[in-house]
Amino acid sequence: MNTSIETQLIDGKAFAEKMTKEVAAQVAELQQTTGVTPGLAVILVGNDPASEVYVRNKTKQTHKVGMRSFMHLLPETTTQQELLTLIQRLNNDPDIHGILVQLPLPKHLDSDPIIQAILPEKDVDGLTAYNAGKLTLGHTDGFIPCTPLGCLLLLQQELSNLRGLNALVIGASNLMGKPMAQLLLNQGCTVTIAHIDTRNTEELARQADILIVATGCKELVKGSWVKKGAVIIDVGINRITTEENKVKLVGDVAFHETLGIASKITPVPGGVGPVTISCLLYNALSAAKKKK
Ligand SMILES: Nc1nc(=O)c2c([nH]1)NC[C@@H]1CN(c3ccc(C(=O)N[C@@H](CCC(=O)O)C(=O)O)cc3)C=[N+]21
Repeated sequence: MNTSIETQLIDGKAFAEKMTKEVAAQVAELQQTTGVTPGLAVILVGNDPASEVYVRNKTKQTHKVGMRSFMHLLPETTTQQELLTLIQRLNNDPDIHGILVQLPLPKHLDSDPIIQAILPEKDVDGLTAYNAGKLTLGHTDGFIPCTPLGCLLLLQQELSNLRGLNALVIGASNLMGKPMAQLLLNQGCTVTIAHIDTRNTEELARQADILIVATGCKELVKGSWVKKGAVIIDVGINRITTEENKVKLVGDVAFHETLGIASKITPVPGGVGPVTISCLLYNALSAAKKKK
């Protein structure tokens, strides 16, 4: 029998608004009790239009919760040494509690040494070896990368217990896929990671109770890949031009094909994206609290 089920949308925007309000309240409380205002530095190199949108969004939200935002918009021609020098300066600046280097960096820059130069206690993106190691060891006092943290919080809201569920993470980046898999493992999921060289992704997907997709390939996951009743978290943000010449955002999942098959799915936009920013603010708040 091939009965269709009702697919619920996971409202990331509403979740993010609630979380952002909570962060704002805690920022106010921290200021009152300690006089400390959390400060977040964001570094953007070059002019990728999508990155500019995110960074502008981050600045707006940072101000909205009462934090200070220190924006560093650097030209495409910035050298490795200039970037390292800036990070040293931000590491030593007591007004700055969190540092985020927007990725990807232009090709002539070697991003790993730049990321690793960030002091672990200011690494609100959770990308230094120290914080990545903490996550791997199951420690809960390190910084967790914002997007995977947001995906986990959404999953926990939707499914009270993740223990024993089959989770497939498609995409194995340091920013998303790897920390996501680790978080799900820590929650008791049976975790599989599929990536560019995986031969049977489709078959693996059909066994997944939880499907998390972060590949940068628009609408890669088809309806036929989805197990009935699965929960889908779509991390992709791809800009396409429609037949009517309009720019539209689509995810890494063929959204409409999953309706009637998945039990829940995050839309794009309005799903994971807004929650990522709330998690960044949450991490910046934690960084400022630890300093006190
Ligand atoms: N070091 C680093 N850390 C990051 O966390 C990081 C990064 N680099 N590089 C790029 C990705 C992407 N990212 C997003 C943030 C907000 C939205 C967001 O607000 N999205 C809205 C609308 C987006 C739009 O209109 O373009 C939505 O999905 O509803 C999306 C994506 C953070 N990233």
